[in-house]
Amino acid sequence: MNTSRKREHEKDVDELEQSKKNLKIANNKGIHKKKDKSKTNNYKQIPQKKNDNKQPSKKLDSFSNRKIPQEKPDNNDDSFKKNSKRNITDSNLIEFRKELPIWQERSNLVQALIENDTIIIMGEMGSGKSTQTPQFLVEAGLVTLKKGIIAISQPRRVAAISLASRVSQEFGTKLGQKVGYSVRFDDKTSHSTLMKYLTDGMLLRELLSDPLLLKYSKVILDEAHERTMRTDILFAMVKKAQETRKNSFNQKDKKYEPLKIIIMSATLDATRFAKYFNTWYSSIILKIPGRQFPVTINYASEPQSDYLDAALTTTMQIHMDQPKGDILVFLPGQEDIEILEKLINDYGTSLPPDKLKVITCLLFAALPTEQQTKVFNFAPPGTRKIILATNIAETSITIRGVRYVVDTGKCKIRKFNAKIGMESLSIENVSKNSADQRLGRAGREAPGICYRLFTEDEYNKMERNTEPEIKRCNLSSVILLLKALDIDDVLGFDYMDPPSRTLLKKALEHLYILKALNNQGKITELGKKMAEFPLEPSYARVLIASQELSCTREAIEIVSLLSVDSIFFSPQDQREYASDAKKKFMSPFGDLITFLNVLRSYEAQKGNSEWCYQNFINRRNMKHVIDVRKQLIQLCTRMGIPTNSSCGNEYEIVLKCMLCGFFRNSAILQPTNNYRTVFSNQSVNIHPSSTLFNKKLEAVMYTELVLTTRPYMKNVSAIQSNWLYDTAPNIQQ
Ligand SMILES: Nc1ncnc2c1ncn2[C@@H]1O[C@H](COP(=O)(O)OP(=O)(O)OP(=O)(O)O)[C@@H](O)[C@H]1O
Repeated sequence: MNTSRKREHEKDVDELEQSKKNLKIANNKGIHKKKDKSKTNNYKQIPQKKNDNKQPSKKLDSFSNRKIPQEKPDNNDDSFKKNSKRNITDSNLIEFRKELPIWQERSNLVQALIENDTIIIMGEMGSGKSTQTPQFLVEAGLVTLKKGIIAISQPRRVAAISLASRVSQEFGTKLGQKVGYSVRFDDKTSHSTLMKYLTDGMLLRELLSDPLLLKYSKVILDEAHERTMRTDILFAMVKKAQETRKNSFNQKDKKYEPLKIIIMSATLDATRFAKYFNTWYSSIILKIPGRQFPVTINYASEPQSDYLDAALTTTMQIHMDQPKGDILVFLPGQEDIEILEKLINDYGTSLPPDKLKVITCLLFAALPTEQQTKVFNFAPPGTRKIILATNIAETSITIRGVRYVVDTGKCKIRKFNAKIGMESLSIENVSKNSADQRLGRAGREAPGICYRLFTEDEYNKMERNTEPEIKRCNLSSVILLLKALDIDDVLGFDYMDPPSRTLLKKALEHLYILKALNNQGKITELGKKMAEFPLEPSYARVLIASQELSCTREAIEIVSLLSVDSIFFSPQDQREYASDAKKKFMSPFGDLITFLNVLRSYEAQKGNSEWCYQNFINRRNMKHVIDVRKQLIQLCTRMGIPTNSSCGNEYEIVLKCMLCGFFRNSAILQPTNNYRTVFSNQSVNIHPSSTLFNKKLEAVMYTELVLTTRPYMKNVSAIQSNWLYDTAPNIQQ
């Protein structure tokens, strides 16, 4: 690594020096001792069952014999002719497509969709389902501009973008023409787009303006096993659109084109899905074998007490001992990724000259899209790429060149305790399905090796699936969306797995407090406006209120600043220095205004890395804040909210505006000198990381409540109790 880049790293990422000490790389696992193979074999080798290239199986199960009208391929359609004549730039790609297992099944697949309203494709990893299915349907003339295009929903934006790029290449057209994508704040589609990859959130938003999804003739719900909250709602909404289209007529009294649904995954419980989708119509299941190259699994021979230490040791051992091939390391979150990045880069500087250089690439949800997509760039000659990723790299994506996967077996799980309104994000073991998806990333183009940093026994004890989000997360945003879609009975909604009543009640109560719902539970005009924002309802409420209070600029900036974990670094061994540095920015109004002060100084310093380093500011996160701010300014402009401000430095106004969204998150100081939340009357404390820690203030507002040793309020601001009774309700009317 050259010195300027190394310096960049040293300054960008803090906590790292400390963590290096914390990690204390055990000598017997030391990377430089690897030469003596007998000593370094921490893993027992368990060869994976090899793919025996057997022929793809035929349709396996049919769940209904009921005959329904069949769709005919429209071979006269213009786009079919154009498609068959399209200019394929790379003939190798055609050959490649033909070798994918799903290619053998393409006529079965097309036929199954002609005969059925809903089909389920259980395509093993690498079978080609995400890239090929839409192309088969276009090539068969079932998807045309006239009949309706195809939507392929993905739980993650990086997958939507990379799949669209790959398919446009295979299809021989420029990205955004026949094949496009749509993710939050980024749309690459055109009037000629036939295959549209989009996130589940974007497809849900489209339902707001097009409840029958009339633009589409086919909808693929990909990676259905992930069971994100949005995918679960989509299941029901797409099913409802299908039914309505079947039974209704358009203005010219003609039947609507049928909407065909395809559910896809490598690992889902197909019978359960078929039953859910089979309520009104027939469903069929197609099983497609995978085209995975063999992946050898190495389990840890004993449980690892420090997964980060184990990840570092294993990654560097692979680098020292294994032939060429990039390494993909799965970690639970951004913090671990940044720590490991620094450690690996440090080791990289002391590698023997005959070894490949290492370069690190990061992949986590909060990273801007341009940076996320950098992981797909090839490693320059003479280097080995090490990708440090969260579970967002787990499904759907192919990172070319990856031959080794290192799996810590951990992920961050968000849970919402509805009784006390507290959200927690804890590091937990992944499910068996996740672990299997992770190993699959090593065998996409050639045989690979997966190093599991957990024992086989630990694997056997893992849950088969992760609990669906809808059963454990805050439901406010999806309930608001359902209400905006005219679904009033959210308790009786057709959920695949119904959430608990407590979760539902909490979401309804929250939306009522925000005045998004009236006292009959009906959506208000304000609620409809809030639903148009692709943001959590509290944030949407703040941005709407900011127009009235003329503080939109500040509101946007605070919302952007809250979009990252933290804008500060606070290394354990330099806590005192870090907190001294923070004092410069401190505002008596508390954390939110302190964050604003940091942003102002950061911009005055033009994001100077030396300045960030000296002031313990996380430069990467600040760049993200600037990016989100830009997107929110565009969003507000689109929504007709002027983004200038005239509140000057009147921070009381800014905090009153924040209170419109975080009204529920307020606490009052008690005569006993502790705080109690206004809504749940719960005893809470100011988090030690807050600038208001240990302060006794009449009333406070927070944006997060977390439970560690005690319930702590984070991102705390000083407010006045009369604001709660006077100001906030007035603004909400
Ligand atoms: N962006 C890409 N670059 C290069 N090759 C790719 C890319 N995307 C897919 N491929 C190739 O196409 C094959 C099939 O990919 P596809 O995503 O369609 O499979 P899948 O069945 O959906 O797999 P999974 O369930 O694991 O996501 C991959 O194994 C890989 O070899």
